[in-house]
Amino acid sequence: VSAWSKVPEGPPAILGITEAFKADKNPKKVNVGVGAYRDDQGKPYVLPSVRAAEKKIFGEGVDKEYAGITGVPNFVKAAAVLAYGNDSTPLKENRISITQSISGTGALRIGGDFLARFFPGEKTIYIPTPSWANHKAVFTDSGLKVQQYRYYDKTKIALDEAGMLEDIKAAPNGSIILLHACAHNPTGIDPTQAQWKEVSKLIKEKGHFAFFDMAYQGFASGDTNGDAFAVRHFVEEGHNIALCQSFAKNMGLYGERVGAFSLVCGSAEEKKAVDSQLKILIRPMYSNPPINGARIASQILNDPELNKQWLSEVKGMADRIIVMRESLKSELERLGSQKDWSHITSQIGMFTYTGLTPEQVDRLAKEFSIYGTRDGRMSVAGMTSGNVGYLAEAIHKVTS
Ligand SMILES: Cc1[nH+]cc(COP(=O)(O)O)c(CN[C@@H](CCC(=O)O)C(=O)O)c1O
Repeated sequence: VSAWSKVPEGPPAILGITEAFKADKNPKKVNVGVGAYRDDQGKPYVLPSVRAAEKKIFGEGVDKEYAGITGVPNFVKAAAVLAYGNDSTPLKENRISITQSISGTGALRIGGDFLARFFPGEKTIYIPTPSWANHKAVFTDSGLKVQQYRYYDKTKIALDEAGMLEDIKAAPNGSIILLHACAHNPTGIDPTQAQWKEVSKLIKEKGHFAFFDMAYQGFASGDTNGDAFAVRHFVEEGHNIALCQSFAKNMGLYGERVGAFSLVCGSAEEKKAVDSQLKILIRPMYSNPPINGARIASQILNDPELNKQWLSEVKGMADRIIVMRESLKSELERLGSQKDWSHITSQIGMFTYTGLTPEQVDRLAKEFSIYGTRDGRMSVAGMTSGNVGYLAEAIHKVTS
């Protein structure tokens, strides 16, 4: 036997749904599993602004040199402006420490590791119930303790605001609270602006630390400023937040792994110290990040023409998703479903949390070749004008 004879076989990751979908021979099969945008033909979508940015980059005959540890400078600067806004005070006061990351997952991991090393309070992070499937593992591997706060009201298929506030209040003062900035995954249910203000007030009273995951800025409502409301409100209220950004969805740069991690510090001096410690943390992790995707994102964020084009494309993706939500709901009503499907259109972002039971989800796969996660989450991006009628029929059948 080899040294690895004791390695136990672990459970498959959620990406197993795509394998089952690919193996299915049914021509009517539908994949509403993985959270990746598809156009109305069900095809992956490379934004034309990304293609244009690529042409400009390769036209310039760029080099292949290492980026610095914190990545492509023009990218990270522009990523900060996109998130915090042009007139952000901490940005003007040069007290936001930011580094490029290996997409959103990499930003979460850098943040988790940094907090495990330096967070002065309880090294316990509270994540919503439910949350993105990978959050718990990322923070556990960072060395943080992971607890949960109530977020989703199953009976009303809505935000459990009271439960959320109670649990955040019950956490020991100075705990870390993970917040999805917009387009909550998997529920698609976001706090209203008024509810965000309540959460901010409570977190401030408790001396908690707000850790934002913003994986869908612009992709949720089609408006990058609107989607950054929570982040900017917390900063305006004086929270020195941590922020994880992903450009996987809003720029369709999934496999390019483009993201950023930032920390709002108390002063420019604090930022200098944090910058140095982020570099010390990243250097032995992967030394420096990939340059290609960051150069594309930098072109799009910094070139006014490309930026305008990108904003219309990201709005186009958001709008198509909103149309699909409306189609699914009205198809279900047309089929005579007696259930209340209003959550399908009130939810926002990539996913709808349908409220289907795991058994009903299993039936969709077995009887209709429709593949979604067993928690009832469906990627609305996987829906098209061609398959939404079939999807509605199947959902109606398994829920009647
Ligand atoms: C909330 C959230 N945070 C971070 C990420 C990480 O994204 P990235 O920038 O690629 O590292 C994702 C992707 N989640 C969708 C993509 C597939 C995946 O799980 O990964 C998903 O839930 O389907 C999120 O939904």
